[in-house]
Amino acid sequence: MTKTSKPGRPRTAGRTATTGRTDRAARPQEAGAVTGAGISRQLFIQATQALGAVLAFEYPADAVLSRHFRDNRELGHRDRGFIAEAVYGVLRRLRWLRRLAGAEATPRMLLLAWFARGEGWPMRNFEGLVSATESDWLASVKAADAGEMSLAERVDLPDWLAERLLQQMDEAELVALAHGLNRPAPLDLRVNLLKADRDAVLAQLQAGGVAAEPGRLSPQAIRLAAKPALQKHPLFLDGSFEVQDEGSQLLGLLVQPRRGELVVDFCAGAGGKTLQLGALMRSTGRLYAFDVSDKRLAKLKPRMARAGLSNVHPVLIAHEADAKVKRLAGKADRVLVDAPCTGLGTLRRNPDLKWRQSPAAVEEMVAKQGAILAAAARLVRPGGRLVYATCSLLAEENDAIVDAFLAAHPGFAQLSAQDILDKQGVVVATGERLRLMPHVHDTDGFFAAVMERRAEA
Ligand SMILES: C[S@@+](CC[C@H](N)C(=O)[O-])C[C@H]1O[C@@H](n2cnc3c(N)ncnc32)[C@H](O)[C@@H]1O
Repeated sequence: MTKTSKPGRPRTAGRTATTGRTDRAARPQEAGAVTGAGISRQLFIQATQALGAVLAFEYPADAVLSRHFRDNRELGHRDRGFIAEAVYGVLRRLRWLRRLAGAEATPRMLLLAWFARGEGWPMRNFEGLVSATESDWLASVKAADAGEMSLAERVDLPDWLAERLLQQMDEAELVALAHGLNRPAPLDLRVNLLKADRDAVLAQLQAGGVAAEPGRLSPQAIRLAAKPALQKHPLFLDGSFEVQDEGSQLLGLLVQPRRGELVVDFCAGAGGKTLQLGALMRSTGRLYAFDVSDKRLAKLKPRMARAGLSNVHPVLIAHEADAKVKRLAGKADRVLVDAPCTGLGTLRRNPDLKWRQSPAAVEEMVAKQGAILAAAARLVRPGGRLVYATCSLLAEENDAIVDAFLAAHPGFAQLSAQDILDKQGVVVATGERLRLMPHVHDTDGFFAAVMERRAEA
C-alpha cells in the first residue's frame, strides 16, 4: 500500500497552477555560480537531493518536493520549477534512463542522463556542472543505444501494469496511451458559473497576458497555454475560477444536480467536484461532502467560501457505514462516488504513482471501492441517480466494480453517459460509460458509470 499522508500539496510544475514553468530563456541565477546551461552547481545539487528523496518512493513525489522546498526556502520560484520539472522528467522515463545510465545509476547520473537525452542538452550545457570523468561518461550516454527493450520498458511502465493494460487494449494503443501519460498535463480551469461566465473570465485572463482558450469538452473549462502562478490572481481570489482538469469537469456534468436537490459527494476530498456540483445547484438545496480525511475536508472549507457556496455541508465520516451516512438512506436525489483509486489515469501529473502502486494495492482498492459503492447506493432515493467514477485506467477498478454492483443490485439500471453529455452539448464520443484517455481526449484518464435507482426499487 502506498503512503498518502502528505506534508502538504506542493506547488510543482507537475501539478498545480501555483508554480510557473521554468522559463528557459530566464533560467535561475538564484543559487550560486552559473554554468553552461544557466544552472548553478548548487541548484543541480538541490535537484539531485530532491530526486534522491523522491526515488525512495516512500511518500508521494509532490509531498516530498513540497517538503524539500519548505526545507530550502532560499530556492526561488524558478528554481523550484526547474527542480520539479527535472524530477518529474526522470520519473516519467525511469526505465529508459536506467537502460541508458545503468541499472544502478545514482540520482545524479539519472538527472544528467535526463538532461542529455530527455532534454537534449548539448555537451556545452554541462560545462561547470560535471567533472572530466563525468563528462566522458555523459558523452557515452549521449551516444548510447538503449538496446533491445521489452514493451513495458519501451512505454516506461512497470511490467505488471503493462501486462494488465495489454489485457484491455492492443500494443499500438498501449504505446499511444503511455506516450500520452508521459507528457506533462496542461493547466485547466473551471469557471464558477455562480460568479462569472466563461467568456468574461477568458477575456480578463487574456487581457492580463495569460494565454488561454476555451476547453474543448466542458462548457465550463478554460485551458491555459502555460502554467502561470494563479494563486494571487484576482479572479482566483474572488472565486471566479478553480483549477480542475477538464475531464474531471465531465463527472460533475454526469451527476447533473439541480436546484434545491439533496446531493451527496461521498468521497469529496478537498472538494474538486463538490465545488462544481454546488455551483450547478446554484448554491441551493443541500450538498453533503463526505470524506474520511479531515485534512482533505479542511481544505474544502476555504474553497467553499471563495466560491460563494452556502449549500455545502462537509461531514467527516469514520468509514462508509458510519451512522452519519445511514441517516440519509433513501433520501438523496444524486450521489457521486468519486472513489479512492490507484490514480493511474493521472500519471501525467503524478508519474511516481506508476512506480509506487502494486498489484496488492490494486486488490486493496478494489475491495474498498465495492464497499463504498454499495454503501453510497443506499442513500439514493427511488428514481435518483448514482455516479461511480475513478481516475484509474484499470478495468478491475472500473467496469468490474460497476458490473458486480449492477449484478448484485437489480434495483439499479445503467443510464447512458453519452446521452447525458449529448443533451448538455458536450461533444465527446464515449459510449454508455465515460472513458477519457490522455492520448485521445488530452485529459487525465477518467472512468464513470451512471446508474439510476428504479422508481419502484
Ligand atoms: C479520488 S479522491 C476524491 C477527490 C475529490 N472528489 C475531488 O474531486 O477533489 C477519493 C477520496 O475518497 C476518500 N475516501 C477513502 N475512503 C473513503 C470512505 N470509506 N468513505 C468516504 N470517502 C473515502 C479519500 O479520503 C479521498 O479524499
